Amino acid sequence: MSDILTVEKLNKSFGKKKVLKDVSFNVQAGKIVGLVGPNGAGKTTIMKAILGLFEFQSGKIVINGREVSSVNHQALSEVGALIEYPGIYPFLTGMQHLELFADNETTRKEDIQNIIEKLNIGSYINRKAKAYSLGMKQKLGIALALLNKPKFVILDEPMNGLDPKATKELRNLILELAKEGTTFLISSHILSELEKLVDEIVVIDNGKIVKQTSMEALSDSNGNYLVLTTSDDEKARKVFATEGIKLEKADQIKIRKTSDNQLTGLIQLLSSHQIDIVDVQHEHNDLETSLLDLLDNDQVKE
Ligand SMILES: Nc1ncnc2c1ncn2[C@@H]1O[C@H](COP(=O)(O)OP(=O)(O)OP(=O)(O)O)[C@@H](O)[C@H]1O
Repeated sequence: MSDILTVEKLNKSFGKKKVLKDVSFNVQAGKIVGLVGPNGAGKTTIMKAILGLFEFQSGKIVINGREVSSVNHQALSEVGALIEYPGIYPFLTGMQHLELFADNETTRKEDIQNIIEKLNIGSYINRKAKAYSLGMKQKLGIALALLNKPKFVILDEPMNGLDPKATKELRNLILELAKEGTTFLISSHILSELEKLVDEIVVIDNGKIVKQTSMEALSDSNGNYLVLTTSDDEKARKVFATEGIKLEKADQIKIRKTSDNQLTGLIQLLSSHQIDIVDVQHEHNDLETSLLDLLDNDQVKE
């Protein structure tokens, strides 16, 4: 599959502070990619650089084969974005915003109606935006980002301020658009939500890319455990210690899963010491746990 975005060795400083350090990653067309990392890691800065919002010291950003910089925005004609706070005019209604942002040649009234329905914003779309709540503004910002049916959409914390129903509606809309071929780069701290959406994640910490991986590979490599209850846990601990089998927790017999036939081996080992396995639970790390493990293991130092 071809890349819709490549970022190569991007370096950005604000004054003396290096904020992005040799950042490289790619986004394949049609994928939903999550950009995650701690506060201040550089996620918004990457997104702003991709959108040509400022100059960077070195590196290369290419969208659909065309280079983007602060003075070269041509490639951005097919990109929709919501970055930080949606730029909304308080004295215009939501509808006026949509009409103003609509790409007249290609966007018909139906597209406006369609996005209003999909995001469920019809009840207040004719009110002035100054009376909108945070979540209402956020939804209008998302509507504006998606309105012109861009091929590539960049969303910075799109679930900010959204209630659970709106979050679900947005998730469904993103999944629907992705199925039709739209590519997404999404940052979010709501990892439980991101997990339901993304095909891949790019992890950034302290201005450096720590990892780019598919969700599948992340959960396979990082997240499967066997939790055993035995007829004699104390004795089982000693057996595992002697055999060099590492337990993940002090208060549980929790073993990282490394292969499909591992359980058979564990049963044989314990039964050779007259210990029965009473119960086996299969535990799976969620994105949050996997990510915290990853950031602990690969911590980027200044
Ligand atoms: N205009 C600016 N001038 C100076 N420093 C900046 C500027 N914009 C961002 N920074 C710094 O760059 C670093 C990365 O900021 P950025 O907003 O990209 O992080 P983030 O990963 O999006 O964080 P969060 O999750 O908190 O939104 C931070 O240390 C921030 O203080």
